[in-house]
Parts: sequence; structure tokens; C-alpha cells
Amino acid sequence: MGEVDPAFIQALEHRPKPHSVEAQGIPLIDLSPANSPDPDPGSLSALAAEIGDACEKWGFFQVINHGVPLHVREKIDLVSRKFFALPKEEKKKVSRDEVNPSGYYDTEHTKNVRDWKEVFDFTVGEPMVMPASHEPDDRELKEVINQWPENPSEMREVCEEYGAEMQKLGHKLLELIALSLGLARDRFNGFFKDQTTFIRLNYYAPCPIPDLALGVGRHKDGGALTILAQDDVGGLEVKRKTDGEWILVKPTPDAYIINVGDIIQVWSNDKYESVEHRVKVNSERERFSIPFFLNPAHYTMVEPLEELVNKQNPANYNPYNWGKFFSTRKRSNYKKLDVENIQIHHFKNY
Ligand SMILES: O=C(O)CCC(=O)C(=O)O
Ligand SMILES: [Fe+2]
Repeated sequence: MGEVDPAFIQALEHRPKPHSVEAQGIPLIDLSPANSPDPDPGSLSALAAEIGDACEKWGFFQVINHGVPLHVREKIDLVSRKFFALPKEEKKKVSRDEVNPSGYYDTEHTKNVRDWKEVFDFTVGEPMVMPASHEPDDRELKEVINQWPENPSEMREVCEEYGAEMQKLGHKLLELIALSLGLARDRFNGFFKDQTTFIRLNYYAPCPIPDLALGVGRHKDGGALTILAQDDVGGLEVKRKTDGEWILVKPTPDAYIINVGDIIQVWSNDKYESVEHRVKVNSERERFSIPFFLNPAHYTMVEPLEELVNKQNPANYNPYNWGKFFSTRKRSNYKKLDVENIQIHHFKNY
């Protein structure tokens, strides 16, 4: 098996099972009614209800007929394969660091255990503005500029084109989620004017110890909403709400996997929950995935929406600043901190 850094080894209770349970029931939703420029209100509200049901029961669903051209996805998939095939020294020329969170990185930790993966991060709105540090009293901001490698030379153009498509799909989904919560269709739009959205190219190399390590350890996505493209290898597992069983999300050609992030959980006052997920690796095949993390402006104070709370159903959370939450999460990627990473339950008011 050779020498493997012990930092990759998961605690006994978090190790993957060799045979995952295949997803029965993660809803597959046809988005066609939302694609027309003048959608029929009846079919739109039926679609919103279907999405609301998936958000409540699973926190995860897949979409087809989403309107993202296949060639845009194929191009970014190819560019990602080309980039990660480069020698490490080449990739490290665009390394991410504590000052610039955009670029290449190969030592991410989730819950203090190292992930078996390499990543390349880029922001969608540029420059992205976020706090300069996680320190609560430090008001300084920084502008994040993307780093693009010389090779593949088309990487910037291809990634930006994909980002624009994700942006359209993300806002379509936010509108449907707003409708499903009985809110105005554009209720969430204002939060994303100066968004901190970013895209990650994930590369999971074949792993000699797939039963001891994970591509990404169990976690919840901290932002509003995630749109994930996965290839045909499979490995993403979702913790089923009904019984806590880890369920494999079966790859579906040209579908995107959508999951509710922590912010929607708070906005909806726990009606929709951000669900834990993780990534298994295998010893034979490399795997690629591309999550788009739709995040609001750094100055957003995240709290349950006033329309969704009342005397009978009071707010479950105290407001928190998204920028500081985001910076704290980013920081823990670099240091193996001995304390638990920041979580929304730290802001629960009971
Ligand atoms: O690779 C995947 O399937 C999921 C990755 C993921 O959950 C993440 O990057 O947050
Ligand atoms: Fe995730």
C-alpha cells in the first residue's frame, strides 16, 4: 500500500462502508416549466411544490432539463482534466493561500482530517469582496482576484462561461425555492448583489486506502445553495434524514445535483435543512466534480426571514454575519484546528 500520510485516516466511526446503499428516492426533478420566458403560473407552482417537498424530505435533489447547454459542461470537464493532469509544480504556480482563496490547493482538511483531493477555486463575480480576516472586530475588507494558469490556455474563458450558466440556473432555483416557501419570487435576489459565490474544480485521484480515507469528509455546505456536476464514477453520499444512512447519489448523465446550504436552512427557520454529505474515493478510477457554491454578499446578516416567523414559530437563530462565517470556514482549511469548525448551530437561540 506504500506510505500514506496518517492525516488522511478517518476515525473508525466515519470510515466509508465498502458497499454503499444506492439512492432510491433522491428526487429527480424536470425543470422544463421554468425554462420558458413566460412560464405558465400553474406549472410553475406545481414545480415549486415538488422542489419544496424535496428540500424538506432530503435537502438534496437532481435536476434535468435545466437549460445549461451540454457543451458548456463538457468544456469545463475537459479543461479540469487537462489542468489536474499537469505536474504538481505547474499547478502550484497558481496556489491558493491564506490571503488569496482563489487557485489550486491540495491539502484541504474537513473536520480536521485531510481530504483525498486536489481543488482549483475561482470566484464568479470579480473582484469578490470579503473580510480580510476572520477576527470579529477587524472591519478590513479584501478584494479577491482569480489566478489563472498559463495552461490550459482556454481555462479562464471556459470557466467564466460555465460560471455564467451556473449563475442563471442558481437564480432560477432560488426563485422556485422562494415560491415554495410562499414568498415573493424575487425575495432572495437582493442578498446576491455583491455575492461571494465561487466554483471549485475537484479532482479525486485513485486512492490506495479507500476504506480508511474520504475524498471529502462529512460536512454541510455553509452557503445558500450548491449546484454540483459529478462525472460517471460516483462517490457522493448523502445522509438520509429518515434514518441517518449514507446513500450514494447515482450519477445521472447531464443532471445537476442541488443541495440546500446552511443559509437556506436559517432563512427558512429550519423548514429546509442543510444535509450532511461526504465523498468516497476508490482505488481504480479518478473522479472529477464541480460544485458551484451560491453565496450572498459578505455583509449579509443571516437570520430567519421575518415572513416565516411569528409567535407560534419564533426565530430559531440569532443573526450572524456571513462574511465572518465564510472567513472562519476558509481559515480552518489551512490549520488543523483542535476545535470544532464554525457551524450554524452555534447561533441557535435555544
Ligand atoms: O465531489 C462531490 O461529489 C461533492 C463535493 C462536496 O461536497 C464539496 O466540495 O462541498
Ligand atoms: Fe459539499
